[in-house]
Amino acid sequence: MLTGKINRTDETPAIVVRNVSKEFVIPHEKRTTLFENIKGIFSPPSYEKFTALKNVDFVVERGESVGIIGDNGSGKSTLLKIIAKILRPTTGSVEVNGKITPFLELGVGFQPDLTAKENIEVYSTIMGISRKDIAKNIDNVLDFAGMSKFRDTKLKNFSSGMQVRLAFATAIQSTPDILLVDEVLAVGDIDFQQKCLDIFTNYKKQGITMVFVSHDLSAVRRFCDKTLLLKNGKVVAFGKTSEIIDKYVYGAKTEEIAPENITHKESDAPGNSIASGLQQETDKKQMEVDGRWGNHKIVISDVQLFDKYGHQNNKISTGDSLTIKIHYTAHEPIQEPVFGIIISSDNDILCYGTNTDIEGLDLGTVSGNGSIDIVIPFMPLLNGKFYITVAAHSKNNVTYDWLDKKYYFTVINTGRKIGMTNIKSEWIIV
Ligand SMILES: Nc1ncnc2c1ncn2[C@@H]1O[C@H](COP(=O)(O)OP(=O)(O)OP(=O)(O)O)[C@@H](O)[C@H]1O
Repeated sequence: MLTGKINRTDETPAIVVRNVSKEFVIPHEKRTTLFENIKGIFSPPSYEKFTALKNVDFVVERGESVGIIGDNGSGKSTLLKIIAKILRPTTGSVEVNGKITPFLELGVGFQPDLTAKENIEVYSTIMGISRKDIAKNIDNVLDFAGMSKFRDTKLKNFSSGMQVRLAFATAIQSTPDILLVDEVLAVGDIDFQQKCLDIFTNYKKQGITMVFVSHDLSAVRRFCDKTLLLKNGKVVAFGKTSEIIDKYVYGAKTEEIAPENITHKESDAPGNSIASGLQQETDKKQMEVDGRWGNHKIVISDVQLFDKYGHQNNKISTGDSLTIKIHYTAHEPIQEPVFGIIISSDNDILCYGTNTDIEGLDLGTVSGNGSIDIVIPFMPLLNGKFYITVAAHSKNNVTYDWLDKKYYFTVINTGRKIGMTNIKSEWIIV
């Protein structure tokens, strides 16, 4: 829908955020009834202040695409709203040089009792588009939103995702100067997301300045020259996107991974199907306590996970290495024990299992304390939370210790491939 390259000769930065802090005032109680209001005369209302942003300082140069990433509640949307002038900073200042188009809270202003077509007309009029152009664009907008057949359907009959799609399609009719985008990719199916990404690519080619809040790190990696990492309202880092994503994934404080800290209830566990065939039933019935069983001649005392930097961490990027260190105590000399792991997904799909016997490793006789590492040099899993089962057993399957899905790690997809796992493939042009 957009043509032509924006002519930029001005060297002034597009956005200058200087020392911005934002405090929200949260009342402790809400007075709704007359009685509560009369009572309130004698007890003044109490408030709590919450600092959502603290001394945020950065500059977006013209034509740059800047990502804002961080955990939930870190202040990303608040910062974007302050840049868009929807919210005022408590202290500090924001200077914007250019016409800003915020793709935030898309669809605010849409009327539930108007049809899709009527809403496009109203929204486009507010955006300052001429009647002639609106009439010319309507089919394109509906087509982009994938809603051509709902032209005369009232908005209230659409899902919230459909409404955002319609609003996005309507909003991209005018050429932005500085574009602020908040999580628009979170709505819509893969086709719609792809269309949005194509639009952003087009904007980028035209030199439009973009600030892009997203939890989708692969989209941030693809579009953003620079990225700002927020944590608890403060800037942790600002710089080259790949370095900041690495900082986000690996720089955060290591999560606790001890079994007792895992909020994975036994009732949630989908049973021990993966154990069947690998586990002696009688042994299991006798010994099973809270997802753990075995005769404990060898006890698995701890399991630690290490990232590519050698830091204890259970959060890694896809494609990076993960080392699982199994600490054990053999209470008597045990000949040729076998150590194994099973990795299963959050929804109990068995992803991978191996053990020292399968790998042809003879451990000889073990006794006392020891540890063994399994190194995954290239994590092929793409995204999600994965549980690890760790076991020590004999070659003929007498279980010494079995910890069923007691540990977990999270893989963050920072690339562009989709699905559960990265299947090695190559394209050949024939
Ligand atoms: N109007 C408000 N009044 C009080 N607190 C607010 C208000 N708006 C946001 N907050 C709080 O400020 C903090 C930052 O919120 P914000 O929405 O900016 O975070 P975010 O990083 O965008 O989170 P998410 O990734 O979940 O969208 C949160 O703790 C939120 O509860």
